[in-house]
Amino acid sequence: MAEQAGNVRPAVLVARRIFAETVERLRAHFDVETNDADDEWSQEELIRRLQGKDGALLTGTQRVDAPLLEACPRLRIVANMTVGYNNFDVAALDAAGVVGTHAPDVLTETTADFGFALLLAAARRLTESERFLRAGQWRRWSVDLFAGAEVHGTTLGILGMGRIGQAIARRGAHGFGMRVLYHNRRRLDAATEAACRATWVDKDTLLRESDHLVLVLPYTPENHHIIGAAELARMKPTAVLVNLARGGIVDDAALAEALRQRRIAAAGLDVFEGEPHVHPGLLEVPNVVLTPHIASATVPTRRAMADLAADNLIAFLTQGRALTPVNHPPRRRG
Ligand SMILES: O=CC(=O)O
Repeated sequence: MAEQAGNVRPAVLVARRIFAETVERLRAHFDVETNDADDEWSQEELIRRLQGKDGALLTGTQRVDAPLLEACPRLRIVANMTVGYNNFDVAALDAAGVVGTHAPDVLTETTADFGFALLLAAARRLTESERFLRAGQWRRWSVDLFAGAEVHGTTLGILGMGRIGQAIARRGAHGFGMRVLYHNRRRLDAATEAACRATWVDKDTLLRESDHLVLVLPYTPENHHIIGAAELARMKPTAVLVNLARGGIVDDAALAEALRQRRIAAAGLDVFEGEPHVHPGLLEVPNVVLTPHIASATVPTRRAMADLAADNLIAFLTQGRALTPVNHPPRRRG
């Protein structure tokens, strides 16, 4: 192992393929093992690769739980390059004295852009009409050909009003002249509400009054299936649902059925229960736009996310202070 100023250099695992420049930055400080084949390792393989590692750069899909932490006694920091961190058992991190970090802020605006892309695509039947054209079925102009739902001037509902929810609210209010309603456990302060031109309502009102409902809340056990058959039944039959948050927030089977029966008009989904598996019922209905978890996927934003994870590893392992931690373990390892 290489030496730095008489000390052993920390060792870091990068669990999936990321940008070469980010790996180079890590190599300036650490011994780095990468996964250039971009394999999705089993938990056993991940644990094997983490032996002797002080830190790991993760992509939000690797589970970090008590058995892993117990099996990797040298590990001191796990750095997600995603903002979501439902792959971490935070109580287990605290108990093991391991710091977890995530990547907030750097993806907010890009993800909000994509939220609107999905909303517009679902409301205006973009992919459905493109499939029709590509299949050679377009014969003539018709007055109601792929007539969809209006977007400007309608009511935008946001469930989960964190950074991304607020960025979507600003786009809706200022860009599309929408009335913005939101529901969040904690109400925003008055200045933030005014900047977003957003009004807090209870969840039931949000479901009943939204023309377009965007989900941007974190996945937690309490949020599991927060949108299921009962909630879908309360929405307008003309409503559009967008899930940018996490699989498991929506009961995908219930949503497929609601879309099939046209109990809501359309949906735009970037995340799925058990992804990359997609509920077969969703693949069968035309009135849903489906994308493979790419809301933050622009090159500059994915670079910024990987760089923030690397910066967390560098700051923590060289100076003892993580930049964007999700926990503050009472007693730290190492
Ligand atoms: O899903 C993406 C993220 O959490 O950053």
